[in-house]
This record gives sequence, C-alpha cells and structure tokens, in this order.
Amino acid sequence: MTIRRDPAMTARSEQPGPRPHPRIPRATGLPWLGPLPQLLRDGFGYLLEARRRYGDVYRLDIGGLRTVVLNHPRQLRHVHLDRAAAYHRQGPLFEQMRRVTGNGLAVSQGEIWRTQRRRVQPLFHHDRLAAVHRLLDTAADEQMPLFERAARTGTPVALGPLLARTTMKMTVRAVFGSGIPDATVDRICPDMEYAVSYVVLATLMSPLPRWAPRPGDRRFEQAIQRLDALLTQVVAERRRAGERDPGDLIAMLTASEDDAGERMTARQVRDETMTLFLAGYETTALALTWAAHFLSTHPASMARVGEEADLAGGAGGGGAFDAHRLPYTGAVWDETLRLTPPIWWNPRWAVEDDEIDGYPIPAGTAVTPLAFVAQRHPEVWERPHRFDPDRVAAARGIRRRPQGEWMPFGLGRDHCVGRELANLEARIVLSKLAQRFRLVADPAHRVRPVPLGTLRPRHGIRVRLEPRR
Ligand code: HEM
Repeated sequence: MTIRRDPAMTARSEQPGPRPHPRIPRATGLPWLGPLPQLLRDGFGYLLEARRRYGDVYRLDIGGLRTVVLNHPRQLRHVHLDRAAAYHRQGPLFEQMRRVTGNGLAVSQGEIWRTQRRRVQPLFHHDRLAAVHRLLDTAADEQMPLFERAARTGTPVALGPLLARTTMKMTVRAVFGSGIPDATVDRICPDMEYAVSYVVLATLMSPLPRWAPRPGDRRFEQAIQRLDALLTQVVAERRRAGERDPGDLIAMLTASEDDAGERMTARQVRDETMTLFLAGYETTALALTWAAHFLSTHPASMARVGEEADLAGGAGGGGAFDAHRLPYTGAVWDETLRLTPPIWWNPRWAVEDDEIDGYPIPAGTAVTPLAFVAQRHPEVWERPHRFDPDRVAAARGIRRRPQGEWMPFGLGRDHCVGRELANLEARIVLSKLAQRFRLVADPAHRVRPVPLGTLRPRHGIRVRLEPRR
C-alpha cells in the first residue's frame, strides 16, 4: 500500500518552528569572582580582548553583579535611542549616585526628569554660556601661575592635579560666580574627588549583606555632609540676595521656572547643583588630562594647537580669545574623547522584555553599553587605537558620524546637558596652555588607562612644560 503524503501536512511539518534564541556567551573566570582579577590587572586590555573572543554581546558576572555587555555602536543606538523607553537608569550604580545627588537630573526618571531637564537645559544655551564664558576665562587665567611654577622646575610634573584644580576652579566659578573664597575651593576638591570615586567602590560592594563592613563609607558620608553644608549655605544666601543676576549657574537655577511658573525648592536646587559638580567636574578634568597626554606624545599636534592659539588670541598669551575659532584644538578634543571617554560605560536596566541582535534581554536584565570599546570598534574605525585629530576633519566632523560611533556625551534625550560648557572649558584651557608651553611627555613614565567609575590614567601623567618664548 502506498501512503500518500498530505501536501498540506508536509508543508506544515517542514516549516521552521520559532527560532530558538541563541545563548549569550559568558565571559569565563574564577568561581563567583568571574574575570575580576583580569579586569583589575588590565581592565581595558581585557574588555577589548573580551569583545574579540566572545563577540559584541556577552555576559559578565562579577560577584553578585550580573550584566550583559554591549560593544557595537548599533547596539548602543538600540539601547539609548531606538528602545530608550525600555531601558532605565536604575540599579546599584544609580542608587549610590543618589546618595550624592539626591533626585538630581543624572539619576531621575519619568516626569521628575522631564521637568528638571526643561529647567536645567536653558542654563547651557549659547547666550547663557556667553555670560559664563567670561567667568571661565578669568578662572583659567588665575590658574596659569600654577603651570608657570611647574615649568620653572624644568622637570616633568604630575599634570593631572593641576588640571583638576583648574577645572574645579572653573566649575566653581561657573556655578557660584566669584563669591567663593579660594580656600573653600581647595576644600571642595578632595571631597568631590573622593565622593566620585567612592560611588563606584560602593557599587561593587553593594551585593554584600547590610551588616558587612564597607571600608571608606564613613569618610564618604563626611565628605557629602561638608559639601551639603556648603551648598545649603550658598543656596540660602542666593535666595536672600533676591533678584540680582550675577550671570552664574546657581543664580539661573534659583530663578528658573517650570511650565507652570513654579520655581525649584531649595532641596531641588541643592540636588541639581551637586549633580552639576558630580557630572561636570571630574569628567572634564580627566578629559583635559588625556588631551594633555596625547599632545605631549604627539609633537606635531602640539605645535598646531600652539599656532592656532597664537592666531586666535594674539601671540602675547593671556586674555580672552574667541574659543570658537579653534578648529584643530576642537579636533584634538573630539579625538581625545573618542579614545579615552571619561564616561566609558553607560549602564541601563531593561524594564521590558527586549531582544538585541537576536539575543533575548528579559525585563530585569542589567545591560552595560561600552562607549570605550564602541568608539574603537574595528568595523567602523580605521586604525582605531591611533590618535589622529585629522580624522575628525576628514569625516566632516566626528559629530556627523552615525550615532553611537562617537558618543562621549551619551546619546538620546538624556545625553549630557553640560557638553557645550565642557567643550568651551576645554578650548580655553588647552589654548591658554599651548600659547605658553610645549607639553613634552616624560619618556620614563608609562601611562595606562584604568576603568574605574571614570576612565583615569593609572599613576597619572607626567609632563614637562617647556616655555614657548
Ligand atoms: C568632558 C566632559 C564631560 C563628559 C565626557 C560628559 C559625559 C556625560 C555622559 C556620557 C552623560 C550621559 C550619562 C548616561 O547616559 O547615563 C552625561 C550626562 C550629564 N552630564 Fe555630562 N559630561 C561632561 C561634562 C559635563 C559638564 C561640564 C556638566 C555640567 C556642569 C555635565 C552635566 C551632566 C548632567 C547634568 C547629565 C545628566 C543629563 C540628564 O540625564 O538629563 N556634564 N554626561
């Protein structure tokens, strides 16, 4: 007997069923600790190698922290732009940041975030920044003697702390105007630096049980209390002082209104001011340190930045110049931010089920897009590890590349609100330095990036400041 096959049945049985989801590869390592030892030894070397070995999507489990790492610009676009509503800023890092910034812009969500963003964003519009420009320029000039003293030693110096001090001074002046004494600025610097670095340490310690000792926690609380006391005092003074507008950011914050004409409470002003410091100080200081490192190791670029500064500001040095007439200096800055983005990871938390490049991402998954790796991805960048400011001009501006390929200021609606301020500060500082000095790297000092909360040079950078005239 011949069995005739029912063509309809055959067709059904040959149709493929639902495609089974591939498993996300998991980075291997020690039990429980995972690859933590490798990450501590050579973090960025490990992350670049892990992408080569496991692909653009892999799981990283370290102690109690589990995350899916994303490395391709396409995936960064997916999380920060295309499916942004499905990924929130929550999880242990943001909980720790909240201890510093309360409900400030960088950690809030939903309606609170929207209202605050509408209030804070106008502070950074071009016309407002023009008012802050003068404050920044004066603050940078006041810091130049620090560098001149370092130059007189004739030997390589640790440049990072000098640039950090300069950035802190500029941030304090931009935020508070000229009303805060230098001694107070000196006190703020170490507290702010400690708070920023401890946030990450506290994140790593967050899976520990409540009763477990957390080294450094007390010092952290004390630093926050001191910063809090200062901010509360300044905000109260400003409210008492009334309508006079000295052109600084805190005056704009206290005066800003939402759509219903409501002003911020004292607590909101405090939280947003702390946010501007937390988000704006160390990021800018570190990026400037990296820019100085690249200039000190690339003499031709150093010379071009010096010539441009002479043209824009007059060869005499000092004084204000047009920070927008500095295309090559801008390219050095953009290329620095590509190679060494201070915010090298932008963690998010999936609040809906999703799929990335065919891999399932269930709600409740922590994802970690890595700007550091994406900005060196060999599929989109030629000679990705090379410092080459000319590539910025060649690509008609690095900022016009497809989104996600260059994203040191984040992506999407919650991108960095202070980026134009950072760009302005960078042009001012780099030009003022290049007018006066040639930066020359200490050949005996090895500079390596280390992935802490921000991207820092392990053991800093050591540079000789050679007077140009
Ligand atoms: C080179 C310097 C800077 C870099 C590389 C940088 C980078 C970033 C990045 C990547 C984000 C997004 C974080 C995320 O996706 O979770 C961000 C957000 C933010 N940045 Fe910056 N930043 C810099 C300077 C500044 C400055 C100078 C300020 C202000 C004084 C500032 C204020 C903020 C704020 C308030 C947010 C949160 C924005 C929001 O959620 O709506 N940043 N920054």
